[in-house]
Amino acid sequence: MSGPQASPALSALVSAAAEAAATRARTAKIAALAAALAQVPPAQAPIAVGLLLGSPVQGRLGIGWRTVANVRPSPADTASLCIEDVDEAFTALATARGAGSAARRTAALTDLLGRATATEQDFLVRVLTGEMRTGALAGVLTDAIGQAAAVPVAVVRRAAMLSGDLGETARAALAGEDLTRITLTPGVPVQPMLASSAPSVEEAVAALGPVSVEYKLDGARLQVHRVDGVVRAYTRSLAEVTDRVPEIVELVGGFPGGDLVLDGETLTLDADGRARPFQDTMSRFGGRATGDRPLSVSFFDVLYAQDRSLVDAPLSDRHELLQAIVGPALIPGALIPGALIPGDGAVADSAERARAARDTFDAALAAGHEGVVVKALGAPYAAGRRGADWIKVKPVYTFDLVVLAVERGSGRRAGWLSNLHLGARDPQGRFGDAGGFVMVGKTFKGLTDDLLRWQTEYFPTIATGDDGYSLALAPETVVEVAIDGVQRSSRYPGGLALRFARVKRYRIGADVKPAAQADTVDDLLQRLPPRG
Ligand SMILES: Nc1ncnc2c1ncn2[C@@H]1O[C@H](COP(=O)(O)OP(=O)(O)OP(=O)(O)O)[C@@H](O)[C@H]1O
Repeated sequence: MSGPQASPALSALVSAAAEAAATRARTAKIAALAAALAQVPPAQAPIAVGLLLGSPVQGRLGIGWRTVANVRPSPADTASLCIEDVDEAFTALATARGAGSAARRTAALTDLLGRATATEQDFLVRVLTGEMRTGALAGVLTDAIGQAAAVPVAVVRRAAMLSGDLGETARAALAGEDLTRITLTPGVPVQPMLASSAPSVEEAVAALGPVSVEYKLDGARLQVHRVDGVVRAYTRSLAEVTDRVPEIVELVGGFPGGDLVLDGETLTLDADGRARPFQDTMSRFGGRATGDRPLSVSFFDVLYAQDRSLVDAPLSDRHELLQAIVGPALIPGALIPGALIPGDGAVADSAERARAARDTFDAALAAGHEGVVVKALGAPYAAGRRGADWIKVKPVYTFDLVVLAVERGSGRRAGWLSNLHLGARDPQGRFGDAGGFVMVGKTFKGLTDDLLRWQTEYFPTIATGDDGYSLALAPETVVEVAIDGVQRSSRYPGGLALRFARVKRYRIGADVKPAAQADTVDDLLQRLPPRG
């Protein structure tokens, strides 16, 4: 019997992943992964989870397709690798430094792949090159961890969000530790709560009870922690940017009270207080310090204060505390007279609520902001979730799509990689492979010379194929595209096409958005006009 103390065979993990990919039934995916995880000793759970997510614990290994293609040895006939072997090889790849490191990396890679069977090679190559780093499995894996450890999935999800680490959560769950004791700790960044969207502010307000209608500032998300007086700041993807935001560090250092965790948006403002274009804020995060305007910050949430975690407290309580702590650095919109809108049956009727929300929306746009975020005042802070309690409303339709391929430009764009093939997520695999993407359109509109230059340099490094006309890309780059609408079309497999798609920005660097969070075909289908 293969006891759970030995290192599990890589082949078991690979076949569980294949089984999960081959079925469309969520319960079957979960069962396949849970069966494999149940065989993993707790200490090795982070390795197994990292492999299944395509995000090994060693981080990005920086192995390109060309490197892999050059070293691909003939596969082993029988499976012999255990996941600890893979972990050791990945560590060797990640830590090779200095003179001769390229040769040592090649040797480590050749040795690992030479010991793998053909199916294992395919799996490892997808992990190594980042092709699997779509996070497509994260949701089912969370359920699978719950099933393998006999812990309710809500408890696993919460622990994963608050610890920011699914592998470590799996370890604790499989070791029988009490996951409810994992809570927010100042100093450990948490996945930010996200918003769903609605086409109009009236619809957003109608969907919720008492709400706060807040300006949606077009800057960068910033999570700020203060522990024993030391302030650290993190981006949306939890990268630390403390050094880039000294004025915010100073501001937060002066707030009253003890340890704090604040959530907010930072942006650059004109002398007259109008929001600067998003790119100005990003150039600051990119490290160009000279000639920058100072950053301003607006906080819209507090997750820890007065020695306790507030993630389970209703937004109304958090707002009250927030106002007392941050004073004028509060997000505009929230808490200003008229912006807090009571629910049906309370002070205002629904027409009044809608009118008040519309006024705040108009004021937000007039001040140069992106729109509003309408938030349920009774809701807790759902770390890492895109739930119904926060609803963003913007005047145009924008979608975050994944770049599947890029065409070589011609004419004025000769020499550049230009036209983008845009994919929407298709998590159920209704239009192709499970967990994949479906192409919904192409565009080169909105691409500035800077963006063309960037993508011409960058895309070859994530290319997975080249037919001379276009490069196929690992589906990991998210681009925000504005459209006028969606129309029915037989041109693409999803049965829809985008109207007037233009690139707004890439979701990279400090503003990175993982492909697993890109918009889905269903998000786009909702924008189809009614049949008639
Ligand atoms: N008052 C606010 N409350 C919450 N988020 C805000 C607010 N103002 C600006 N934001 C920004 O808007 C984002 C909320 O939208 P969402 O959660 O969908 O993130 P996103 O996927 O980055 O969306 P988008 O591309 O629309 O900014 C937050 O991540 C934050 O950066």
